[in-house]
Amino acid sequence: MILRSVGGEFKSGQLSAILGPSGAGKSTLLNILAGYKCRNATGSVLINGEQRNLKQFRKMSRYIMQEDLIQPLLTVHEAMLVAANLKLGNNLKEAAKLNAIREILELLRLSGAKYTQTDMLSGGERKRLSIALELLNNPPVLFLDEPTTGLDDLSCSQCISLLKTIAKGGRTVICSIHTPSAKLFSEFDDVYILSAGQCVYKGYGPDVVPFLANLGLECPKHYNPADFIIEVCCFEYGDCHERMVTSIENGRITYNKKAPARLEEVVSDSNISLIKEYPAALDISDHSFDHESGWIRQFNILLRRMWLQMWRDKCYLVLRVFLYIVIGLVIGNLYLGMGQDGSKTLFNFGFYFCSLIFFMYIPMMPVLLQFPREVQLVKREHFNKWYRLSAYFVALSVSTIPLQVLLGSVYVCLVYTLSGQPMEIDRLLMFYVICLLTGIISESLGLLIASQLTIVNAMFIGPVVTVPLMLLAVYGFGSGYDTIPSLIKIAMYFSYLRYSLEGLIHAMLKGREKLECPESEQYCIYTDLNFFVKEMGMENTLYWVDIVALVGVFLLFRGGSYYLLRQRLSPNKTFLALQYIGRIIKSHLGVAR
Ligand SMILES: Nc1ncnc2c1ncn2[C@@H]1O[C@H](COP(=O)(O)OP(=O)(O)OP(=O)(O)O)[C@@H](O)[C@H]1O
Repeated sequence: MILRSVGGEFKSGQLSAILGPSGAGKSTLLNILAGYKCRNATGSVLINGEQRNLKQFRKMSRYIMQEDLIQPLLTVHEAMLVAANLKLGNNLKEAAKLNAIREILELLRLSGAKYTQTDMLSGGERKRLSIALELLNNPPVLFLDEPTTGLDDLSCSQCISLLKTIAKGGRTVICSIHTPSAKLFSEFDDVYILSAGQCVYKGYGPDVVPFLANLGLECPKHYNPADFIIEVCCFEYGDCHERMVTSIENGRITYNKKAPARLEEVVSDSNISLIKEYPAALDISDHSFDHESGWIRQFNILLRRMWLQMWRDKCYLVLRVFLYIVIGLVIGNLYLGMGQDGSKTLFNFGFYFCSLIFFMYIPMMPVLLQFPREVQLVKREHFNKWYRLSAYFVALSVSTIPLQVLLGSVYVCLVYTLSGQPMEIDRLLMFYVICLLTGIISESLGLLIASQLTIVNAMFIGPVVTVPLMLLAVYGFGSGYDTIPSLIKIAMYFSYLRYSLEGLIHAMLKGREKLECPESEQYCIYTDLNFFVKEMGMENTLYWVDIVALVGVFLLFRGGSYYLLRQRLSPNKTFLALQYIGRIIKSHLGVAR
């Protein structure tokens, strides 16, 4: 039990802070209030006196999490423009959007860093950018988890006064915060102090001194009241926990010995129509707070963002091109001219398999490394209603295709000519299609694995999964298909590499004329390629069947990755049950997270 029967209210027009010692349950409470993680919570959350409809509420609230998860390789202005295009849709003209961006960047003092790439921003700037991104469609309710962590005193105070300005515009702003300075503490209109999962104080910050005095706890002169109450919560002045909880009714009443009049003035219902101050360009009282741009537009914007990020990551791009060329040259030279050599048919078979291994690992490894981090970003953006997951996923799937097609053709051209494969256009195309399909299936397999795991686990599981796929692809070669046990035959249907290999063998060897045996060789066993295909147990295969099977595996893996990603962001009951079972197994086996 993390939170124990806490109650209370947060009002619009106020900057409210949730305070407490580490582990008191601040983030947990914020997660529940924002609707981010509230599955195991019981009780009720009311909005303007009515039961919260989480779906509706999520449309009008935004949650800025503790980790500054910001899309890399974009400038501040570009990041804002993407957010504006996604969140403001077609309702606003381009000029109005730019104006809104300018206003927000000015307010958050980010105008100077407008053209700085997000990865280069300072900690404070990143934090402010996370706030700026969520302010774009003027949300009436804003949650922030420890927005001042990692900031210096000046930045902290600037951040809090900024939040206060935002709240003054009629919004409900709730943030969790670690021991603030006395000055900051007095800035909050309302503080909610948690200790061991219960509320020990709710009211105007400085009023905590008379509140504690009433309980017989005198705050020493020149002492920060925030520090004092945290020390009280940590039992440094004896056990007053129950008395504090009881006197404030676990947060249900607000202590207001001398609540300043200005507070009473702004206190009102969380009514959207109150948003009239800032930003002028975004007076959106008739705003739906749902996805503003349509699916196609979201897809377009996300695709352009992905391509821009890909283009900006020059080092990785150059490395990839270099890798395809170098590996292409190495493999091509290792199997130099073997495609036409009757004594090297088995080597040539090795070349096909080697090319498939290349197309299995090279597209999959970057996905295993990058996607787990990307999932965290998607989680934040999707939770804050930037776009539909399907639009993101389709954009992601499309974004990698041009590079795969381009680099794949560079590799294929190099190895095909160097290894002396038959110069027939249909065979070349068939070879290329199989390689390309293997590449995009491997990428899908990477997504499938990485959508659920951390980077370390994904990097471990990925290669482990591929080993049986490779073994099953070549199992029984040489001894004939009929000798393979039926169980293994069934297992072989699950290896997409098997279909790829069958397709390649069919495309490159079937129907070809006998090869010549070089004079240096006494005897060449496989000059008849059709005989070799028979020996491999592939005489009855059809190229188009392999292609259909590969397309099927691709759809299965992509569909599976999309499903798993969706479950990661908002799990259904089956998935929750599986997670629960997983947790039990982990805790009973003592497996570390
Ligand atoms: N999923 C979980 N499973 C088990 N315990 C959890 C889980 N999430 C949080 N806790 C525990 O609940 C307590 C409150 O966690 P929470 O993150 O809300 O604290 P916090 O007040 O935000 O702390 P901090 O200020 O250090 O971030 C902690 O003791 C934490 O270990």
